[in-house]
Amino acid sequence: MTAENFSALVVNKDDAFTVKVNKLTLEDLPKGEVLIKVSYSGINYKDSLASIPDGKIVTSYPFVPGIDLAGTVVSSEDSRFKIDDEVIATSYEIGVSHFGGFSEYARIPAQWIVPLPKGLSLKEAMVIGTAGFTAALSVQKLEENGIHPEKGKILVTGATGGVGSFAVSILSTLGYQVEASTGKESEHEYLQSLGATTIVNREEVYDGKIKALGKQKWAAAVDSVGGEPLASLLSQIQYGGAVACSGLTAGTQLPTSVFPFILRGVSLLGVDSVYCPMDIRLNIWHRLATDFKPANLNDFIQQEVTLQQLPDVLPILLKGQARGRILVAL
Ligand SMILES: CCC(=O)SCCNC(=O)CCNC(=O)[C@H](O)C(C)(C)COP(=O)(O)OP(=O)(O)OC[C@H]1O[C@@H](n2cnc3c(N)ncnc32)[C@H](O)[C@@H]1OP(=O)(O)O
Ligand SMILES: NC(=O)c1ccc[n+]([C@@H]2O[C@H](COP(=O)([O-])OP(=O)(O)OC[C@H]3O[C@@H](n4cnc5c(N)ncnc54)[C@H](O)[C@@H]3O)[C@@H](O)[C@H]2O)c1
Repeated sequence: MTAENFSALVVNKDDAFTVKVNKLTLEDLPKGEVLIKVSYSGINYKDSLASIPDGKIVTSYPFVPGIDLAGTVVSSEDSRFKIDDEVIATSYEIGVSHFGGFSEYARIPAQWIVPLPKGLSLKEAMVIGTAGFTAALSVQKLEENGIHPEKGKILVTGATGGVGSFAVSILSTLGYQVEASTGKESEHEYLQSLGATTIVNREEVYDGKIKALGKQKWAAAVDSVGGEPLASLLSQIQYGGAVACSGLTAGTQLPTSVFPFILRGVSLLGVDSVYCPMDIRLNIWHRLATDFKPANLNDFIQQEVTLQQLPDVLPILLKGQARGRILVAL
């Protein structure tokens, strides 16, 4: 592989929808000040959506998905970055309308790039990826809204997924009692190893009925599932509690009522990693390298795959079969 002729995963929508590894040249890459030799990427739910015809993520074809990448600067027209700097680039338009991380090279605007923080390797940064970043942002939002370990148990939904696994681990590292909700009987040991204090089945959160108000079970929740489970857990949050909402794996509609908000003062906190401002972004990556950093990041790796394996593994997240993170080594 050379910069003149390198491999990338290309999704295309001609007569048929295709997802395959192609050869690209630097001329194929979009505009940007910094050329990066990509070392690692990872798979997020959004990347799996980008690899199906009706995923509503990719804005034009042919396209290279991958919302996350970490690598080494090859050339830079911006004084903030120089050759051989190790960097992370996630979110913004990357993997949506700007060619992303499922590629041996990426050209990225300097204002979207984060210097690799001390305390993380490129590989560790991509084990964390947008999923871990979103979990960290969710926990920080709860802190900012007065949630601390003495308040009581914190629920994490979709606990075995990328966002969920990191939420369990970060909350446990900070001394919270974590109740992990999962539909996967086989993954209880995994969740305990990440620091879950207790594990509940999905039905404990949502049994098919959404009450206006239910028993007050949790001080707060990190939710990446959305839909009816989110509506149901909102009615079971303690007085003055908060819920950080980041995802939609169970659906986009939120059939709740005003009661948790007006009778219990519950706060629903929106979490967006994509356009998260750079000052907050730098601080979150710093925390992920220090007080939020899990003891053993290898525990989160479900699988390490190559570009060639991506067409087969991308659907795993859409089937709800994720356990932690799938790392992509370039
Ligand atoms: C890592 C982060 C994640 O995983 S987030 C999960 C993945 N995201 C999704 O599944 C969202 C995909 N988008 C959609 O389904 C649609 O665009 C939704 C949000 C339903 C809106 O559809 P529709 O009512 O047809 O309007 P539209 O597409 O014309 O957009 C309306 C305005 O909203 C904006 N918008 C759209 N998508 C995003 C986005 N992802 N982030 C921020 N803004 C978004 C559009 O630009 C548009 O605004 P404007 O009119 O251009 O000012
Ligand atoms: N807001 C943001 O900035 C942001 C950032 C990252 C991810 N997300 C969103 O968060 C969600 C999770 O992303 P991820 O990368 O962790 O995905 P993932 O596939 O790794 O994890 C999803 C988890 O949800 C579980 N799940 C699926 N359907 C469910 C249901 N009906 N009820 C309960 N649990 C269910 C799965 O078993 C899995 O554990 C996605 O919707 C993604 O789009 C948002």
